[in-house]
Amino acid sequence: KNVRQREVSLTLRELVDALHEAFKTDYVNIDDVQDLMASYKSNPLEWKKYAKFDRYRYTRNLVDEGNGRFNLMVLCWGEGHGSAIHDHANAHCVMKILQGELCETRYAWPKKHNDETKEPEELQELERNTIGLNEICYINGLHRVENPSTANPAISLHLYSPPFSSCSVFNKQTGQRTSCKVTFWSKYGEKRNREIQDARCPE
Ligand SMILES: O=C(O)CCSS
Ligand SMILES: [Fe+2]
Repeated sequence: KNVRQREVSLTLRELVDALHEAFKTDYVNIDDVQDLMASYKSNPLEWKKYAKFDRYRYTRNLVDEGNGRFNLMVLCWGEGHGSAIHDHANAHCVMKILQGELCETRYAWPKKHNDETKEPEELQELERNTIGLNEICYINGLHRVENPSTANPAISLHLYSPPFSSCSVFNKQTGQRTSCKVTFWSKYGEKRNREIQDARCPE
């Protein structure tokens, strides 16, 4: 997608302010939002306070609750970490790579996905692409996102609108759909009590 690149890069603070502006009314131009996300040039000094990793799975770290109309969050993917196949609760999702790269695999919606009694049906893979530093991708369908690297972590910035606290995850083989609550590992860059605990415990 050839998004319009701004001449001057925004700081993360300016990006958040510009997103608040873009979401000021109920009508949002999602192309403008993508342009804003694309024009932010990743600066670790600005987002490192949100970049908290877990050894076993990717983390979701809330940056801003966007006057209720969007959530902006930093996701941290250790080597080989990946998401389940999931939808986005009918929300817009714009993902931007802040560090490393992520591989995205898109799937077709299973037929009659609301019919619980339907026959098991394997999800059909549509396309797979790798997103690199500062690149963005837009989705509001089904996909799986993974950190393909066995040596490097990956960090991404996600905007969801409208915000959601649960989404659906899908079994690849059967197409079966289950609801899944999504939570935050941290909010606004605060230290988690465990982190403070670690900081306090003697070397
Ligand atoms: O946990 C989530 O929000 C899905 C990450 S891939 S868009
Ligand atoms: Fe996703």
